[in-house]
Parts: sequence; structure tokens; C-alpha cells
Amino acid sequence: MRKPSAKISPSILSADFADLGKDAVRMWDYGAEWLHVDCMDGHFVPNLTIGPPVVASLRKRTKAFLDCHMMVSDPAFWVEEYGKIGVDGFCFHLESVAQVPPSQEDFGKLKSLCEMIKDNGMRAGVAIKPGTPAESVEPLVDFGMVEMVLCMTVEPGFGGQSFKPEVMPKVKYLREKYPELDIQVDGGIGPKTIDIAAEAGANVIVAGSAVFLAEDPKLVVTQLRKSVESYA
Ligand SMILES: O=C(CO)[C@H](O)[C@H](O)COP(=O)(O)O
Ligand SMILES: [Fe+2]
Repeated sequence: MRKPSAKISPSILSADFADLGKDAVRMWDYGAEWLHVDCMDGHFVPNLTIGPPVVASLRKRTKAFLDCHMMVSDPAFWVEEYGKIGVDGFCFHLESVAQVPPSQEDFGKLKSLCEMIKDNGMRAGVAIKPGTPAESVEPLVDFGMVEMVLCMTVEPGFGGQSFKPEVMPKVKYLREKYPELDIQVDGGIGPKTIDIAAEAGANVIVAGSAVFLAEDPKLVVTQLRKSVESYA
């Protein structure tokens, strides 16, 4: 069984926030079919980025799959609004909703959150911080609650941090167990680190600074895709 197709998702955290529309359009032109939107509320992480009005403006400017990484304390609060905007993927942090490992009661909460995401027309994803074990999200995959697991390869909150290779065994474990699952990696990914992540089994690749600060961003998008495809 082959792993799912490569999806390259440039993170607009490293874009020019005064010119987001232009940056969104050029990423699509460079061949990136996803656009990663880091929504931070200043509570779940010590940083504040953008919310619905800006995401709605982005929606009008790009056909890309809008991949919202919700670094917020109360993801359920935002689901309906993001659904109305026409966001494609809503990826919440397990740690914002549940204890680690999740309790029985937490699974009830997680199930209704995932159902709410789907009822509002979006794909559900769950993100885990570098220290959160893969086993914590297995029931969400096993019961079809999520279509994607995001393994953070930095502590969430800021772009431009160093890739944590110690997260790779988790990616490998999930890929072996779930050959058809979308597995996303986010943080410190670029031409120097992509091979490690692709070999471990990641197929949805987020890259912020490595793309936006590159002299030739199109080349970086192409390199990231080639690496994932070479390990398919
Ligand atoms: O979720 C994030 C940070 O919390 C960003 O998506 C991520 O850090 C991308 O930036 P870079 O590729 O520069 O590390
Ligand atoms: Fe992100």
C-alpha cells in the first residue's frame, strides 16, 4: 500500500502580513496545493496571529486547500465560523481539549469536536506537540474521527525554530500503523531536513521560513515534493 500523495503547505507565518493575498497567490503559482494558516490566540501559545476576518480575505484570494492549524485554547468556539468562511482543513491541538493521555471523558469531547468540524464542511486534523505520544491520537484515527495527524517538529508558537529529529520515531510508528493516513510535519522543515521527515513517512509538509525566506521559493516547493515522492 502506498502512502497518500505529497501535499506541500507553505506556512504564511513567514509571509509578509501586509501583503498576504499576494503571498498566498504566489505559493499556488509555485505549485503548492495547500496553504498553512497558523491561527494563534495568545493563550494556547504565547503568540498572536490572525483570525476569521483575515482567513476570510485569504479564502477570496486563493483556490489552495486552506489548512488551518488552530493553536487556540477553545477550538470548538471557532469551528462554525471557519466552516462558514470555507476553510478546508481544521486541525486542533489534542492538548487544548484533552489531558495526555486522554481520559474516557476526553474522548467524548474529542468525538463531538471532530463531528462538529465535519458537520461544518471541513476535514478534521489533530495536532500533537513534540512531547505528546502517538498513542494518544490512535483512537481518533481508529474510529475515523480525524483524517490527518500533525506531528509538530518544534514547540508550537513561532516560526524559524530548529527541527526536532527526535519526533521522527513517532512519525515512523504512525506511518507503519496507518499507511493511508495523511501525516503532517510542521516546524523547521526545509531542504536540509525534509529527507529525514519524508523517510519517516510524512506526506503533508509545512514549511514557513524555508520557503518564504528562500531566494527561489518555487525551487524549495519542488524539492520538498520530490523528497516526499522519492520515499513513497
Ligand atoms: O505552527 C507553526 C509554529 O507554531 C508554524 O507552522 C511553523 O513553525 C512553520 O514555520 P517554520 O517552517 O519557519 O518552522
Ligand atoms: Fe503550523
